[in-house]
Amino acid sequence: MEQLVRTAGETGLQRGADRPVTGLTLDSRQVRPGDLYAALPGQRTHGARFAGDAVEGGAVAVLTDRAGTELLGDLPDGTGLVVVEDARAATARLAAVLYRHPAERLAMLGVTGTNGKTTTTMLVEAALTAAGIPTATVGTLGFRVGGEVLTGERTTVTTPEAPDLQALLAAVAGRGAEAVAMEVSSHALVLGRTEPVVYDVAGFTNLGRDHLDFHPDLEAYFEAKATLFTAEHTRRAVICLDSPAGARLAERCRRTRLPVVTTGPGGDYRAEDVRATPGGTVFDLLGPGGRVPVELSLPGEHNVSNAVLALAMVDQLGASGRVPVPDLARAAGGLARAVVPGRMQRLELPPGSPVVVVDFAHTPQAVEATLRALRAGLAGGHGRLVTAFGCGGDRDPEKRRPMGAAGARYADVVVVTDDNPRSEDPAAIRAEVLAGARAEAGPGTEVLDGGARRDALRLALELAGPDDLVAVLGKGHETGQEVAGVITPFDDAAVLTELVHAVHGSAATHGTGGGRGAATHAR
Ligand SMILES: CC(=O)N[C@H]1[C@@H](OP(=O)(O)OP(=O)(O)OC[C@H]2O[C@@H](n3ccc(=O)[nH]c3=O)[C@H](O)[C@@H]2O)O[C@H](CO)[C@@H](O)[C@@H]1O[C@H](C)C(=O)N[C@@H](C)C(=O)N[C@H](CCC(=O)O)C(=O)O
Ligand SMILES: Nc1ncnc2c1ncn2[C@@H]1O[C@H](COP(=O)(O)OP(=O)(O)OP(=O)(O)O)[C@@H](O)[C@H]1O
Ligand SMILES: N[C@H](CCC[C@H](N)C(=O)O)C(=O)O
Repeated sequence: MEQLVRTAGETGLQRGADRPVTGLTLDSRQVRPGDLYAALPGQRTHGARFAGDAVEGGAVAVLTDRAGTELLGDLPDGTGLVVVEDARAATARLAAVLYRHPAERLAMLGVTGTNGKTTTTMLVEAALTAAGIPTATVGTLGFRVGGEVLTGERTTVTTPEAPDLQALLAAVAGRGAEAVAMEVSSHALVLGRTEPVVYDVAGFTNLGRDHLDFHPDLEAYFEAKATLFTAEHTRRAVICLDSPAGARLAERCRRTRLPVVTTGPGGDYRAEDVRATPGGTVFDLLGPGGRVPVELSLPGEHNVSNAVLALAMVDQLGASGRVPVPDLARAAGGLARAVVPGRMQRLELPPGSPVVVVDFAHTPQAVEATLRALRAGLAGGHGRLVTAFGCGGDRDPEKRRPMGAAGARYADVVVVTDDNPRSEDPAAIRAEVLAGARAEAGPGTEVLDGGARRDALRLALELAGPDDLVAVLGKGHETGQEVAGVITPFDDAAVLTELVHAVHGSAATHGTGGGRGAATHAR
């Protein structure tokens, strides 16, 4: 233990442990024998209150801060104790040492931004894999290596806490991964979950409205994202110019002399000749190395933005010399088969059913981007767009009205329903979304309160004819719904498939439909 603490550069060792430290956790409920328990201050409580439980569960040592020492209680003799100024940062450093700095053995690509992190990460993986570089992904969809989901290593968050992340990186390095494409959430950046990883390439998608329950304001949210684009955290930056925050961030990188390239209109990498196809989109990527034709398995302009960002990140990784990426055209070939579960997922349904799409849009910008793309693809322009969505509880309430408004701007019928209400009153959340939708709705737009999710999905299907399109947003790949602290199974794709059968009267199979644009099924 002494060596671990010393190697991590910590000086607060108060008492050694009489048994070796073999693991690290910050949750007493997940302690395994031999762990060091990091007792951290949180938003609700201080982890030091659970140090006794942790030791009972097998923890051999405790790390905490000064406030924690007041709450620890008596620890049994032989329990190690480290007291530091910033216990969260120290935990991250200890985790990296314990797992022998796995990030240094991997090419690390990190993606941040309000929307598009998962998609961009999956596209980076698809491109690197096509270029012959075994790549793992970390993010909202879990941890994957070689296309396989690593079970037992999943958390519910997008970016895992430092001990889980370091353990995971060690595991994927051990399985032969050479690169990791990962989502870096703003929560993770504020809470130091990815410390002390230095990315080879960091990508920025966009900044929109979200998470202002956690960050004090939009400026603080921007600054949280911006920390990734400093020499301390990345060697190179790739910034998408879609949102105004992109230009601001790129300018800051130039000022601080961080190597940076931009993507999107007017950027160093951009798409030209963009055309929608039945299976997704084709376009030419124009970059410093010339023109590369790209076939993308996903529809929508926003996914073109994600694809350009992903390919620019891969190209920049090649330019860094960290991992050879000899041929960008070969890497781009991977995008034709990329699958992103729960994003623009078109269900395979029998003839006579409306087209039904499941998507994970849960911000105003995402609702807008998705519905705009779907509207453009409506059958011969004469079908109607019916959408059903709500907003999660215990999350930024200020996004509810703008999400409702975005729905009313692009759809003909908006059925407002429950997402994950969590501890909040579902009807009260719906009322806010409805208010936003009704304020925006034009004379031809219907706005309805669909109530509980299953009822609302049924209503949306009942309102749609064979030429119409039903877009169910917000839960994408999720397989459960959290109401009043209880999670019950709920999978939009499965429920919709079952309801189509009931409503439109013919058998439907649940699975892929939209050719290469659709995912196999939601997790
Ligand atoms: C804001 C946030 O990230 N909170 C996370 C954080 O909570 P906290 O620090 O406030 O913890 P707390 O409840 O006060 O407890 C303090 C400490 O005591 C420990 N404890 C607590 C109880 C106990 O019995 N035993 C125990 O050891 C906790 O592990 C914690 O370290 O630590 C908890 C334990 O690890 C997490 O469960 C909790 O994340 C919750 C699940 C969460 O919902 N996080 C979301 C908001 C999140 O991180 N989202 C981002 C963004 C996604 C996106 O981009 O859309 C993500 O990366 O997923
Ligand atoms: N570049 C983009 N611009 C706007 N909206 C986007 C973009 N990319 C994806 N979206 C929308 O956002 C939704 C979520 O996409 P994705 O999962 O890739 O983002 P994310 O940033 O990982 O989200 P989260 O971290 O909250 O899970 C998609 O289903 C789509 O509706
Ligand atoms: N990572 C996002 C996902 C939101 C998904 C949506 N279904 C909801 O529950 O609000 C969050 O935790 O805010």
